[in-house]
Amino acid sequence: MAGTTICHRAPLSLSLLRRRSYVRHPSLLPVYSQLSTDTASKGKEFEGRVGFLGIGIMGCPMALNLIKAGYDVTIWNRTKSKCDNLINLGAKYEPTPAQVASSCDVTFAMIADPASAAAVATGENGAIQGLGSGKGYVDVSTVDGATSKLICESVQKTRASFLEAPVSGSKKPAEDGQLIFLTAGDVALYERVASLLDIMGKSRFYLGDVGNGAAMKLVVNMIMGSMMASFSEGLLLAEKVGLDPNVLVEVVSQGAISAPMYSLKGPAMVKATYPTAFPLKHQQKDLRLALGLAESVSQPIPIAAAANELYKVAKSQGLSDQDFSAVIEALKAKLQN
Ligand SMILES: NC(=O)C1=CN([C@@H]2O[C@H](COP(=O)(O)OP(=O)(O)OC[C@H]3O[C@@H](n4cnc5c(N)ncnc54)[C@H](OP(=O)(O)O)[C@@H]3O)[C@@H](O)[C@H]2O)C=CC1
Ligand SMILES: O=CCCC(=O)O
Repeated sequence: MAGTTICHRAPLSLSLLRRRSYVRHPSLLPVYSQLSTDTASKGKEFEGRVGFLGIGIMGCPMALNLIKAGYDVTIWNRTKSKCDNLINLGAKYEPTPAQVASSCDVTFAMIADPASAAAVATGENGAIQGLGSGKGYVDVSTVDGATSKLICESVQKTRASFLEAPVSGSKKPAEDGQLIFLTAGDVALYERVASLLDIMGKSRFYLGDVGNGAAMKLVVNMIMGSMMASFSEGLLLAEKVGLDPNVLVEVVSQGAISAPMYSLKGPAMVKATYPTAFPLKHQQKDLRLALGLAESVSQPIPIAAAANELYKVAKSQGLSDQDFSAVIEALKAKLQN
């Protein structure tokens, strides 16, 4: 409904995961809430300094939106030159994650993968060295639950609070402040940073215990990786049997399997161009992590396993830093063999 916050409560018959949210949070925080554009529906305005670690494809526009909204933002990136534009636009800079965390009230991290997210948080000069009571650490990277829990424990040892908040949505939604946050962890921190999430995103889901945000993100990206692999097969098969793949894109866009991703990326894929929004190496990482998640609960995911192999082939072809839609090239290579 326009102008209101829409809160959905899970029926009691839903999964244990959702029921746990109620048990742990007697305030009956909604399992998820979708926000409208009405500022009155948004969380209390955040007060304090904001840190942002990881100024890559996603981190850069996310931090920029916070700067544009008038926040006092301090940034750090391993490759310092990537901070230059944001510094020119008003961001402060600190030379280590520890110094960012020390000088800010809440610090966000948008880092490549589990190993690097853990290193930025807990490694030498890592964020936890600057954290302490009253501070918050919000990891928006896509990692597995085990890594997220490890970071959470390290953060909590400093008496700071932790929220995992991976995002659905790519470069353009990040630029447009239209991301979807999949959060879990400290409920007070979730509420404290709600107004910041609302600047960077269009909706936020609170999913309970740390690990649930990571799991939700991995399931979503598992589906996405398989969809892209299947779409790639369709484009190539259509072309092989003499159909115009551009017409296939149009037909798909009008039917039940329509997805923005196909309309957005299809025309470029037909031209064999893959401007990077979501790097292929990250999609393969997410499939790998989803396979681990599935194994941990003995859930077969054969389609995702097959898709993962395709992304691995694409990586071996040197396509890691191309957009994940370049996975189609792995099928072309197979056809030539
Ligand atoms: N692109 C997308 O569409 C989306 C990506 N994500 C996730 O967001 C995260 C970031 O992705 P994205 O911005 O696309 O990727 P980028 O590759 O552009 O950014 C990765 C960031 O991680 C940093 N980094 C990598 N390794 C290390 C390390 N060892 N130590 C310190 N910093 C390191 C990079 O620093 P440096 O610049 O020095 O290399 C950079 O800031 C990933 O987890 C990804 O899966 C989630 C949703 C969408
Ligand atoms: O992790 C990347 C997700 C990309 C997207 O949701 O479009």
